[in-house]
Amino acid sequence: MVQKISDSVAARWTVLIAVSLTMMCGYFMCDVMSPLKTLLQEIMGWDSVEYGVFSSSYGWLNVILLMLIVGGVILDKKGARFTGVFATGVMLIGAVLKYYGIEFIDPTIRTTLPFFGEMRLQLLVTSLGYAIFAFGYETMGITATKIIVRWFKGKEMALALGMQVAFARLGTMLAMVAPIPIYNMFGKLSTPILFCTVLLLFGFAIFMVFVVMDRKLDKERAQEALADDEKFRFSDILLIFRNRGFWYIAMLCLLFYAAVFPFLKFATEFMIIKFNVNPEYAGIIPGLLPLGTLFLTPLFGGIYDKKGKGATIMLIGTLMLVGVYITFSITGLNHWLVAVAMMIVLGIAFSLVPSAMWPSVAKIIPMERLGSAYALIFWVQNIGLAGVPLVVGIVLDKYGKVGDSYDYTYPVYIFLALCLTSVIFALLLKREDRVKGYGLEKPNIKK
Ligand SMILES: C[C@H](NC(=O)[C@@H](N)CCCCN)C(=O)O
Repeated sequence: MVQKISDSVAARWTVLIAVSLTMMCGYFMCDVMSPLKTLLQEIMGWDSVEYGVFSSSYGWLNVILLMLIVGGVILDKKGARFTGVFATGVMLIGAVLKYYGIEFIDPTIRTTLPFFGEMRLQLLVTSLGYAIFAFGYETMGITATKIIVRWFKGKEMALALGMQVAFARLGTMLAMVAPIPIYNMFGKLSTPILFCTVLLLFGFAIFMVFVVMDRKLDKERAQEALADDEKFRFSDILLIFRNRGFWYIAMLCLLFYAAVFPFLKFATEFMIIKFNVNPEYAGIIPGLLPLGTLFLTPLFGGIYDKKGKGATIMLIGTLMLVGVYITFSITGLNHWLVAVAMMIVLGIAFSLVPSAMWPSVAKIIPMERLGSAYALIFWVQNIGLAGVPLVVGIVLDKYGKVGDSYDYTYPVYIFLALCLTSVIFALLLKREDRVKGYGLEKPNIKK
């Protein structure tokens, strides 16, 4: 008897690796500028507000123009193969524009824009590139998540989502650790971006492996007349909006991620200023965060698959993050070992919450609305990812300037406030699960 592709362990893990590698390249590009903040200041003259504007351009298309939601609708209407190819192409266009901005535009040229006023042309072009990249990247993110749920539902779903997040963290870790050595080797700020762009091309090629396999799965499902179940209707969005569990998880996502990814954008400089780490190695300590999550996210995902306790796992993760920022806020604690220890705790927290969060969405929202549901959650999350770096940049510039350096006290309070609020939503979600019986505390693997 010929084995069905939907039952083949090798097939679904091949799909997972192909999609995860594509995402990993995206994550590398997403944060490649973070360790370069101080150099951007020294070489191009960007101040903290300009760096904040660049970081917040992440949300120009996704949040303000609602493109991320458009991406989710495209996914549910056109399917994962089309959307994945489209999104990866968009990421590439954005990456090239970002590279062009840093490599070819003179940082002293200024331009005037209707709402923004006067700004550096280089900042504008680079930010536009980043905004376009972010649209492709986030659309690819929801596509990857939906692909994995489609291939793994009822099987090792949380483990698989955890593995995908692990690959993603590998990309973030590369982004923390590699740019400064690449810059030192070539002496140009644009070379790390070029490096990522070439990797993205590789990611585009590897995605084609998924395209071929998914076509086979579609044929098999069409024979079993399952395909029609997965048709999307616009009214589905309203149904998602009415779901309270969905909003709790979306708010938890917004607050928790806003306390982690935007922090990483400033973490290298924070290590230098608060913990007196040598600038040469300062990227290594934040790089420990993704390193830990690399192994722990699949581990916790596996635990969720077999033992359940998804809502509890998310609550523990948010509480640990609170502990980290309380420690960062204590003035006298500035030995580099404290920074290392806190990065490890942050890594555990940042493994716990995503390992339980993403599979839990699939328990609250049915499959045919999942693309739109992930898109809406990512949209809410993007408000924080785009807004918090801008707020932190402004706060640093206005209240944190100490000569040529910065005092990070207020930014740490901002991050602490975000994760304290995330604890409230983790508690609300746990209660809602008890009331509605979503099964967040139950294992994912069906016996
Ligand atoms: C899987 C999840 N992805 C996201 O949350 C995306 N919206 C990307 C955010 C990454 C920003 N650098 C995750 O990474 O845990």
